[in-house]
Amino acid sequence: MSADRDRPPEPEDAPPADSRSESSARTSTELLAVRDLRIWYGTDRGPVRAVDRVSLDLAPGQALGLVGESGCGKSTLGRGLLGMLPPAAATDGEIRFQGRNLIGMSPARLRSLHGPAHGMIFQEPLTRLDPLMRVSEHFEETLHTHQPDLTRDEARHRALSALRGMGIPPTRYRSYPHEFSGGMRQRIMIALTLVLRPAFVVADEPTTALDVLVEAQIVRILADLRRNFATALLLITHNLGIVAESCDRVAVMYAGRIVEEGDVRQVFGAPAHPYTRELLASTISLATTELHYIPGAPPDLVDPPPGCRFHPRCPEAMRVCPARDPVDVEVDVGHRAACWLHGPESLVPPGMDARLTQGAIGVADEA
Ligand SMILES: Nc1ncnc2c1ncn2[C@@H]1O[C@H](COP(=O)(O)OP(=O)(O)OP(=O)(O)O)[C@@H](O)[C@H]1O
Repeated sequence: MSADRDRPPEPEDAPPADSRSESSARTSTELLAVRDLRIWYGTDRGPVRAVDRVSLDLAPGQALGLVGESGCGKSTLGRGLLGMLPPAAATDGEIRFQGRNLIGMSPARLRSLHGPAHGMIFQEPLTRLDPLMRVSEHFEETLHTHQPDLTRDEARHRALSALRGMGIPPTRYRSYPHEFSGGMRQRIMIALTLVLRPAFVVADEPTTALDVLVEAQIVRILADLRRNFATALLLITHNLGIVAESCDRVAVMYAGRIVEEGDVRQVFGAPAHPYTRELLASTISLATTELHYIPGAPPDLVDPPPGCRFHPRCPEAMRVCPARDPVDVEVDVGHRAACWLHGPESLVPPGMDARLTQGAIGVADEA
């Protein structure tokens, strides 16, 4: 992973480093500890700050849903956590996985983690299946490379069970990739990722490209892996229902930052950040009588708005919001939000808690 290239300038009003950095209780039960992670892409227009000071933790077997509108940095964060970013990306901060910091790790070392430690289910899985190799040979090769101690029989058993889980019958084990439909090839690819029982899987929008049946299968298999092998999961999706159903925790991302994070029931039941409230209101449910859209669009990440990046669209914006970056506040046990509505009051100058009207937001941003 490339480090520190084209470092973006520090914002003048940079928030204090994540207060959890110092206290970060890195117990042996922790699988992943991310601190102040920044990822940016060098472009002709300047650095695109796709991930900006993100901190989060994940324990073995835990499932964290990552939600937010398109372009807010979810895929970049998911790939960054696995060290699978394109060469144009630069990183800074800390990604401690099983005790080792992935930032600055050599590409060869990172590659050695893929498979047994890490797995990724892509938005659109690249068809990496070799047309000249039978499905069985793909599984044998993968298992032999990463788990050479398995006997042939054990490997075959593992492969067949992974395939069965994805709805591919054992009778097709010795078929070639071209004998399957596109959807089936995708499922074979997913089975190839999961057969290694990785400690951590990033599933990036695994459901949009697949039909509803497969969606249910994937969610079920991931739940089995979590239960049986303590696989931790980062589930990136636009489907809040799936997050509510299958995740323990949820992180809400807006314009490169996590604006709220906590237990799924807490966050969805009592959202603390106006963005989360708007996002929840814009989902369609059986009770929906009219469609609700969040006005405006997410900002350009080359030049995001100052202070809280959501303030130009926020129905509850205050004078402090464009002036200062919000800080993480624990609104309940294990539930944090970065929003001035929750203080801390000591950092809000007198009078700055007055509401901003939409007209005033434009003036504040131009100033
Ligand atoms: N290779 C790249 N080079 C330059 N900019 C990029 C690159 N990949 C992503 N970006 C930009 O980074 C920002 C975050 O993109 P990302 O794909 O991570 O968002 P996302 O939340 O996953 O979106 P979606 O839900 O549509 O998949 C966007 O502004 C995007 O245009």
